[in-house]
Amino acid sequence: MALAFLSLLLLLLFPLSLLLILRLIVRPKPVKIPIKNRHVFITGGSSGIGLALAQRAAQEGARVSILARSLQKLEEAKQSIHLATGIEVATYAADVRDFEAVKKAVNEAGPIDVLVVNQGVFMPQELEEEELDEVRFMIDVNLMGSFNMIKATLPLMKKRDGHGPASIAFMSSQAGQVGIYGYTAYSASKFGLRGLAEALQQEVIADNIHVSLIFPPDTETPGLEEETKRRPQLTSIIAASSGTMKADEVAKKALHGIQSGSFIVPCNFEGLLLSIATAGLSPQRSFLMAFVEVVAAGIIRFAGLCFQWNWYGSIEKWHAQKRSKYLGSSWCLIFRCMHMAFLLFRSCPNDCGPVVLHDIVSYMITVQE
Ligand SMILES: NC(=O)C1=CN([C@@H]2O[C@H](COP(=O)(O)OP(=O)(O)OC[C@H]3O[C@@H](n4cnc5c(N)ncnc54)[C@H](OP(=O)(O)O)[C@@H]3O)[C@@H](O)[C@H]2O)C=CC1
Ligand SMILES: CCCCCCCCCCCCCCCC(=O)[C@@H](N)CO
Repeated sequence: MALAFLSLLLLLLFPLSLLLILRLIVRPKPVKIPIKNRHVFITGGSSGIGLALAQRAAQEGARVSILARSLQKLEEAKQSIHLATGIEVATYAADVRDFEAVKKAVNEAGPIDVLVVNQGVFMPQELEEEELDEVRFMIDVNLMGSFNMIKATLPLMKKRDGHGPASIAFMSSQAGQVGIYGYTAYSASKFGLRGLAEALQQEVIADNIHVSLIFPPDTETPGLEEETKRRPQLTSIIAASSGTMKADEVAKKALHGIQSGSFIVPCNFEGLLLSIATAGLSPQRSFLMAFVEVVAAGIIRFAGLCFQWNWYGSIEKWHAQKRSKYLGSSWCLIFRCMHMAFLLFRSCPNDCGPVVLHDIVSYMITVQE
């Protein structure tokens, strides 16, 4: 009896002491980022996730500014937010690749409390087929554009009123946590954001600025609609492991993640698993999440390997199907019939006509199948 009690106590002691230690050591310390009456600046705020985020932030009482290239889309976004909430947002037309234009917009907008670096372009294709210009475009907009935004924003952000906690949030993607077929350039740009965010957090923590990285799965937006027109089939098959969300659901998770100061912000259940699996050496403010990461590390790695097993299975199957499609194609059929006829006529030159015909027909049928 005493022994059972003692072992139960030991069994409980281990997780409890781990929780206690984690509570003491997680860094940076937990923080709350208020949104109400603060200036939220969203790049790519004229469409999709950015637009949904702008509307939500406005509804929660923030002063919202949005930036994108097309004036017309900005105007439409402004009107749709006004129609839905009665609130006016400020708009800035600039290309994030143009540092001077971005600096002008940010200085006009005034000190920013919450910067959401959300602009992004995605053109999936196998690297071998993709033009280098497209690769460069994705890296320029998604990664260099993010550097431009931060360089332009930081000086004023540091001088913000009251020095309350500020935030810089990046819209990454689950393809920024794991490499996905067809996304060599896109994944590279989004993985790049992670390095940028981890290093930046250490540099700005002393200014009470807190970094968040948001990792949505496929999300129903005008961008995704365009993307699906040209997406390789395997990209869609693998991306489907995580399902699809609505832009407003992603915006809700994103805003909540920013407000609770989380460094890593997953958006759905698969995303939560993915974040635990790829926790690595990222900062973690929540001791409860840190506890889950420590305890689940082994089993989640196993789950990750199962996903890879499944994905490589799909890739293998896809290539096999491509081969059998070639076997079923008409050119191949003609070639094989000629080959078969040649072999048959060579082996039985005399009175075996009906046999030859029968063989050719059955051969054609099997090839068609
Ligand atoms: N939709 C999805 O499935 C997912 C999207 N994401 C990420 O979420 C973010 C938003 O995606 P989503 O809402 O789908 O995209 P959309 O294509 O719907 O919207 C993109 C926004 O970014 C702006 N933008 C694009 N290029 C530039 C540029 N060079 N300078 C300034 N603004 C620019 C666009 O306006 P304009 O063209 O006028 O410049 C638009 O406002 C992206 O970073 C994307 O990678 C992550 C995971 C999944
Ligand atoms: C260990 C557990 C693992 C859990 C599941 C992992 C599922 C990963 C799926 C990755 C999907 C990537 C979608 C990218 C969407 C995107 O960014 C584009 N639409 C472009 O915008």
